[in-house]
Amino acid sequence: MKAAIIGGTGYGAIELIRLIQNHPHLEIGTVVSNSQSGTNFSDSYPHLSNIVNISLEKFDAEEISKQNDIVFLATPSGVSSKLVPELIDKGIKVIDLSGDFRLRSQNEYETWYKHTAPAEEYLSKAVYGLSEIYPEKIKEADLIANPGCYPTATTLGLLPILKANLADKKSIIIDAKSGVSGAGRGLSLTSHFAEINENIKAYKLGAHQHIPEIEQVLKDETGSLITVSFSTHLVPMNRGIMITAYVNLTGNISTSEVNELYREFYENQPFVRVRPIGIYPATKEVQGSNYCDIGLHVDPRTNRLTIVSVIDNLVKGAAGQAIQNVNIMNNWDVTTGLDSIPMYP
Ligand SMILES: NC(=O)C1=CN([C@@H]2O[C@H](COP(=O)(O)OP(=O)(O)OC[C@H]3O[C@@H](n4cnc5c(N)ncnc54)[C@H](OP(=O)(O)O)[C@@H]3O)[C@@H](O)[C@H]2O)C=CC1
Ligand SMILES: CC(=O)N[C@@H](CCC(=O)OP(=O)(O)O)C(=O)O
Repeated sequence: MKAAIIGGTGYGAIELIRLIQNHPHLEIGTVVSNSQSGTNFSDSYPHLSNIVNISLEKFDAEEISKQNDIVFLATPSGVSSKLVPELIDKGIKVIDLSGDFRLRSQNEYETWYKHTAPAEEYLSKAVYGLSEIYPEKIKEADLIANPGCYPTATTLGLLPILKANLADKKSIIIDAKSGVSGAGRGLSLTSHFAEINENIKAYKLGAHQHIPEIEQVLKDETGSLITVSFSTHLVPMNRGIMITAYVNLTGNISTSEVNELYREFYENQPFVRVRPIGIYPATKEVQGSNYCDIGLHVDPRTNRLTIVSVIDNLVKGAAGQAIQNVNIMNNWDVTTGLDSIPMYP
């Protein structure tokens, strides 16, 4: 299958290129760049020299749908919503990496994203692509709203204990940290070297656009309205997300029982690895891979469960999960093209 990528010079697109090059059933078709059309891709990214020898093109929905079988949108929120209708109307399947089609409520989207919401007609076509939880819907989808990086790590970490009805739903706290590539390639004051190096910074407290996304998944999966305290921090590393979630338990359950519950929940999921008791995951242990690693600890003094969940924001948090969804849509083995070992150290 030929895959088109829009937003060609961004970090999400570059990660898609890396993964598609290693995928036995996918081939890079059109790569669209708003800012660099007409140039050779390896001029912008010399690490692709002699590997990806293509020229960057202008957006043309007609040509894209003629020449490709699937489209990945690696464009910012507010941009994807404008491109999706044209593409979907041409009959091509779309995987959108942005937040534009993740929230079902237009009002909620406008409140948190501060852009005009996508048209209801297209919003209602979108399937939320959390691969481990919604494979049946993903199989049938024409438009996938690929999940956000923080919501992927968070919901995979929280769902087993919530679905077992063992958690207090009113007091969940999520402490989240991300490397700087999570903010994309664009230049900004908050991500330049002197601001980020040797520094940790909290940002968007109570205002992060991933809060309603997390709450939407938790409500869909438990039937209860769950509000979370969600605090994001920028940390001085390139890749990686760690969320540490604190959950008050409603019954007496030990670390080993919780561990067993998580292992059973993810028994047939190759990309979620539940760590043995006492061994907690680190971002470097999933770097460059599609894994989400989860560590668990119950403190019997507080009857509180601590969940540590790590992903690579550009892989399981973006391009890797997008490819995982394409595998599901095509009935290919879910690990196809995604079996690379994490880069360590
Ligand atoms: N970085 C991450 O870890 C994650 C990112 N995401 C989401 O994935 C999407 C891509 O992210 P990422 O690659 O990191 O972002 P980048 O900022 O690195 O890249 C986005 C690219 O989109 C293109 N673009 C920017 N503005 C416009 C515009 N007005 N019209 C058309 N194209 C435009 C540009 O490429 P060009 O000029 O070549 O067209 C730009 O390089 C975003 O929606 C992001 O929120 C989701 C999960 C994780
Ligand atoms: C480190 C950093 O800045 N990360 C970004 C994640 C962006 C993202 O994935 O945004 P969408 O949900 O709009 O796709 C943030 O916190 O906003």
